[in-house]
Amino acid sequence: MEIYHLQYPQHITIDEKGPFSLAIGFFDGLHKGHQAVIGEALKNGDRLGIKSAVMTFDPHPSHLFSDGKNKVGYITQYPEKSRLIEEIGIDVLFIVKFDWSLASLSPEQFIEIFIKGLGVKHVSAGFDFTFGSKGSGTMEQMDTLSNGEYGTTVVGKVTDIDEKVSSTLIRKLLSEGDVEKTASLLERPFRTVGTVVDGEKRGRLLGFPTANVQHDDESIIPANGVYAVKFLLSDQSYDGVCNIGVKPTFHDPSVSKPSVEVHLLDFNGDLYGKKVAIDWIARIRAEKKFGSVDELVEQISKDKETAKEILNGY
Ligand SMILES: Cc1cc2nc3c(=O)[nH]c(=O)nc-3n(C[C@H](O)[C@H](O)[C@H](O)COP(=O)(O)O)c2cc1C
Ligand SMILES: Nc1ncnc2c1ncn2[C@@H]1O[C@H](COP(=O)(O)OP(=O)(O)O)[C@@H](O)[C@H]1O
Repeated sequence: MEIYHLQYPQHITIDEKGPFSLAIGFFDGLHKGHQAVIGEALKNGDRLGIKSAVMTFDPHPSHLFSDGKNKVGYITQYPEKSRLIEEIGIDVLFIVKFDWSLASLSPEQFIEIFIKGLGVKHVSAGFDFTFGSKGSGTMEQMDTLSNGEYGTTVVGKVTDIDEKVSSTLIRKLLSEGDVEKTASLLERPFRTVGTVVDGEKRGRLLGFPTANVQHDDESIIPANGVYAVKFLLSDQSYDGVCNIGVKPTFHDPSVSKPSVEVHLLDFNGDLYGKKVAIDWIARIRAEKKFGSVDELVEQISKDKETAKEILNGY
């Protein structure tokens, strides 16, 4: 997959101008709804015998507006996002910088530069996609302003038991620790990527060494609690049990920053500095403060058994 980083007005041209069948949207999470939109771009690309492309924006608009006070956390960050788009079979990815210059373009200017200007011959987007200054451009306008230069496909609401599948719904489910429902909306487990860093060196003393995974601050993680997970290291996948939290047994919960730590069920080795990923499979319980270290150790043994049973079928 070819990747172009575009920024208005400095970088808005590409080596080979289309023709493209384009899916456009922010696509945070690449959930079922996003997959339907991107699927349309693929289908129309095949039908027209042209390359398929995705256009997405960076950062998320909420990082620009209201001085970033209502920033949303990312469900899927680059480069994981590009990897997933490539896996779907898309030929070209445009990552457009979302800054004030871009956000100030009128819908007409946006179309001239980023649709017609790139040689797009078909545009697919969700029914509620908006573009141009203050999000004033709609897909109806996208169609009207084409003047026959490109076709459009609007994908209707994708639902899951009557609820609109959306990035907002997924952020809410993750904040409740519902990784199972999240996986059903993503059609894959929710994934956190990061690096194994030093912890407090207490895990090995308890008999449960835990790899402390540091993730990007702008990515969201599930609610504090204990989870059955798949731990990915290079091309290998290991079963694990993970605690996200502040370890209230040892710390004052109001002053600690949550850590993500995975105990691998069948592993012995050094993981420090390794780039890893965690696939969240099921929530086991909430994190709690134990009266003694022995009680905590007993509970972690039980969590390990629970995780083993859950992961048995995966
Ligand atoms: C499966 C699992 C469950 C855990 N549950 C709790 C918990 O409920 N309360 C708590 O205070 N700490 C909990 N912990 C965190 C341990 O206290 C932690 O692993 C230990 O302090 C080691 O930390 P370190 O890796 O930074 O040395 C849990 C850890 C694991 C692996
Ligand atoms: N089964 C295992 N699960 C997780 N980490 C393990 C395991 N076996 C060995 N390790 C290693 O031990 C480290 C964790 O030990 P721990 O005492 O919890 O130290 P820290 O507090 O630095 O995380 C991991 O980062 C990894 O390098």
